[in-house]
Formats: sequence, C-alpha cells, structure tokens
Amino acid sequence: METFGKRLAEAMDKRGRLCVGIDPHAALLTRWGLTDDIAGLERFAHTVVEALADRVAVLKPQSAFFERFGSRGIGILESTIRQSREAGALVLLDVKRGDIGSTMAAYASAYLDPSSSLCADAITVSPYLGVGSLRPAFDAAAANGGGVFVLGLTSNPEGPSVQHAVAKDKRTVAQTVIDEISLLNAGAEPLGSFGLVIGATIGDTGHDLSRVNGPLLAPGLGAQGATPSDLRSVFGESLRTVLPSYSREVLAAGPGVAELRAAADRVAADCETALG
Ligand SMILES: O=c1ccn([C@@H]2O[C@H](COP(=O)(O)O)[C@@H](O)[C@H]2O)c(=O)[nH]1
Repeated sequence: METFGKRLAEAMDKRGRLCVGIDPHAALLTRWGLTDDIAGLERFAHTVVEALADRVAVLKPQSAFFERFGSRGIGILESTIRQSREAGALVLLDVKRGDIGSTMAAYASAYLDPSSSLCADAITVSPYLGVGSLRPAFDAAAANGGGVFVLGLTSNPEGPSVQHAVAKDKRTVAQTVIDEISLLNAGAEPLGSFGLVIGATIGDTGHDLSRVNGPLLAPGLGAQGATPSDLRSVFGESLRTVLPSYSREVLAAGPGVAELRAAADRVAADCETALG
C-alpha cells in the first residue's frame, strides 16, 4: 500500500502545490445566492468539488461548517469526501480532533478507517493532550495509507500564548510537537505521512522545521492576510514541503465553476512563484 506521504508528493508533482478548503460559511452561501440550509450546503460543496477535485492536489473540507447542519450536514460531508476522492483529489478533513488515547482510537476509526463513510486521506488533529495521545491516529494512518496533520504553529493571533510557551527543556511547546512529528517521519521517502499545520501568518518565529520530512500545511493565506511572499520568512529552508492552503479567497470567486478554477489557478501560480 502506498503511503500518504508518497501519494501527496505525487499529487503535488502532478497537480501543483495547492490545498483548497471547502468552508461553507453562511456569508459565502448568501454571496453565492444560496440559502443557508442543507440544500445550499449541498449545492455549495458539490460545486467546489465539480470545479476543483479533478485539478487541485488537496481539498480540505472544514467539518465545522457541515456539522452545523446536524446529521444531514454530515451526510453532505460524506458525499463531498467521496466525490472529491473519486475525482482524484486527496481529501484532508479539517476536523482538529484530540483526546485521550482510548477515545482517539474511536476518532481514528471514524476518519481513517476505509470502512467508515467519513474516511478521508488525512485529518487534522490537536496535540493539546500530548502528541503521544494521538498514537491511535498515527497507527490507523500508517495501517491504511492515511495521513495526520498536527497543529504546530497556528495562523490565529491567540496561538503563540500556548505554542510559544517554554518548557523545562528550554524548547517551546510548538518545537516539542515539531520534534515529535519529525521522529515519526524519520527516513520516510519521498515524504513522511505526518504533517504539521504552520500558519502562513506567523512570520519568522525561529522554530526549527528542518527535520520534519513531512508536509507543512500553510493556512492563513488570503482572507487572514498572509500572502505567498510571506512563505519564505515562515518556512525558510523548509519551503520544499509546504502545501499552501486557501479557503475564502478561492471560494469567494463562486458560484461559477470557471471562476472558481480561475481563482485556484491564480493563487497556485502566485504560490509557485513564491516557493520557487
Ligand atoms: O492554524 C490554522 C489551522 C486551520 N485553519 C483552518 O484553515 C481554514 C482557513 O480558511 P481561510 O478562509 O483561508 O481563512 C479554516 O478552515 C480554518 O479553520 C486555519 O485557518 N489556521
């Protein structure tokens, strides 16, 4: 079975380095002329899939915007994941789970076990209960060719109060997370399956990403104010494995399929120039 790291490296080579988020904000549904209900959600999500799933490397549905419609919203999330994967995109489900190991095992079954209707290629997780508590997700990913992206240095302004806190060993909380993920990816080729979320908004924080050997998801571009030219200062020598991620900046171009494609092409070209 091919690892997620290998599948992602191939997808980025073939389709370019871009992740587009599917974030059906109420304001975007209105902007698209849709109703803020289950029918609007379905039309929105499936239009993004129609426009982009056959061309971008990764689609990233934001679970929260589906969950807000209850079980029917989860149903649309399931069909969005399925259709995206059938069209060839890798699906990173942005669900930011994190719990004690025994509960984490249930989350891993829900999102990383191929027998689940919510199974994605990869998920986002939170390391707040300790990176070790995420072990069931790492194991499920490894067993099924999936990936896990751990929050490292997030794009929001509140993140540093926790992530930059310094532990007894003089490392920041974020550096501890980065180092533990680096160990999981040691020796993997061409790319490890365990990624980090590192916001494009954070500037040069002095964290060492040089040994991660896994994908670095960079949200915060576009609507949150970061630009592709910020990537160099955030990622330094580690630009090779950066996966830029946009949601609202691209989604605002809808509802036209051609306009969504043009917006994705534009940001992908901007990032390609910046990443070199
Ligand atoms: O540090 C993080 C981690 C996750 N996100 C998520 O990415 C998208 C960003 O959406 P934009 O519209 O491009 O701002 C959203 O789903 C967040 O929950 C993040 O922004 N920062």
